[in-house]
Amino acid sequence: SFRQLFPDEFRRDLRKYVNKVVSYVYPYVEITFHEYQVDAWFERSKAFMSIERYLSTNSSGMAKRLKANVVKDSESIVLSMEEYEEVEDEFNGIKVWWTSSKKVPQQRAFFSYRGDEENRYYKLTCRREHRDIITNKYLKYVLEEGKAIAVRTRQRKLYTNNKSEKWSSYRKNTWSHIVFEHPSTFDTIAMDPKKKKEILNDLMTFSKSKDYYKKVGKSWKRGYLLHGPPGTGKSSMIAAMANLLEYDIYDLELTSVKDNTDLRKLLIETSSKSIIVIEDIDCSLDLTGQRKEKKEESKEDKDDPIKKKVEEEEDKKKKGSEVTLSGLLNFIDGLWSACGSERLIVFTTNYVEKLDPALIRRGRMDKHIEMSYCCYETFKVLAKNYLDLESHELFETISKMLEETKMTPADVAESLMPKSDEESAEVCLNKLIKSLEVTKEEARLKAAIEDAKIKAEEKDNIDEKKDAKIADEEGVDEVSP
Ligand SMILES: Nc1ncnc2c1ncn2[C@@H]1O[C@H](COP(=O)(O)OP(=O)(O)OP(=O)(O)O)[C@@H](O)[C@H]1O
Ligand SMILES: [Mg+2]
Repeated sequence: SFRQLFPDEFRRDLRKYVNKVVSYVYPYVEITFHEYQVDAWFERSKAFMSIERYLSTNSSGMAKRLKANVVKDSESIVLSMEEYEEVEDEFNGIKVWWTSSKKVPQQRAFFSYRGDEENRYYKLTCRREHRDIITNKYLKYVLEEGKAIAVRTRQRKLYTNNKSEKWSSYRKNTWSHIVFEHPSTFDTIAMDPKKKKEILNDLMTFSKSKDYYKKVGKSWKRGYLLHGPPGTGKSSMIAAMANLLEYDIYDLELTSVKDNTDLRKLLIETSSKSIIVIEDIDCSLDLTGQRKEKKEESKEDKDDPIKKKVEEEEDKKKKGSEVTLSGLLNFIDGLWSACGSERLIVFTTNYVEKLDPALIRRGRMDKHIEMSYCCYETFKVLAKNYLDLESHELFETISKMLEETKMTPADVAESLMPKSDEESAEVCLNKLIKSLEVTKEEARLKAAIEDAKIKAEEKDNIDEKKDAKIADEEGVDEVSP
């Protein structure tokens, strides 16, 4: 055999010699990047993904055969080159070549989590003399660029903890999500421009203050309380915030959280750069602590097992969750809330005065934002958005009417929206005026009825007093001899 023919020493020399010749005639360096690394079971290599994204935007135009990958969970498509395709790239005038190929495993591991997937890899080839600049500078550039592309094309997500029945048996209390695509932005939100600017500044400052929060020893998060009547744009505002900062949204449904432990679990599973939203906080948590009272009724029904069962079920539904105020406070600013960073917590409510002061003190809810009925400034934004109108002779009338009438931006927007192609801006403005008149009249009637009620009550009171007085006098009569 080979070994017998040539002694060891000679073989070593031979290999050296061969290597030398090869490197002489093959003046290239090759670096490979595998999709999966040996020590990471199912996580795709970050470098591989960055390269994939980099190549997909920068050079896939040059490759002749492309492959479309739908990136898991994000529904965006990454075009990458087919296997065994080669593309050329240039960096500071230096040419490099990328090829993509795959290694089909000869022997499948007994425990293969990844199933049948082959191990794909990218191979970077450059000339030997450029080795340093390519490994130090070019690769760094590629990885960073890839990451930046990922951020740019990232699909944001809307999470909810509302469990679907189908999964609830074995996937309890986790988040499920869909792609978040709400069109609301700070341009489309109608409110007092000064207030809007203030909120915008607040958000931008927050998103840039990583170091500041660290310096003052606070975890990097901020609480907002949005309050106001229904239809004034609270939910739209949250969507606009998410769009501005490019955060994910976690829409927390408190009534389907079992207890405080559950709440903490959900919190731990949220990611950074996100908004945690609890809508209608006054409805989802019994803050007055009267929840326990319901239980002691109908003792006679105890014997009837069916009735009892039904009642229990109903009770459960009504009760919903055992999350307590202190549990919620802990969720907002307890020790666990510091896991993850760059987060907004937003509460919405229709009745700010119903909330426990502990819940909304500064530090928990740092900024209170009131969304209110439509004023003239709000109307102007809506007119611009819905009708492309900056001014109109009817604006003055509307301005006056808005001062006297409480109408939500949602209602104003509904009137302004053209219902057919023939409806001109002027028709829409007139529709709004009509609608304002109706609202005003309704408000007047309502007030009149309230007034009448109060008067009737007063009269009743007076009558009662009179009766009492008469009775008293009669009583006196009776007692006195
Ligand atoms: N300030 C606003 N600017 C722009 N559009 C608004 C505004 N307020 C309401 N709208 C419109 O009305 C609709 C309802 O508003 P939204 O859902 O944000 O109200 P909300 O305050 O969250 O109400 P609720 O208290 O009932 O949840 C939105 O789809 C939006 O088109
Ligand atoms: Mg809402």
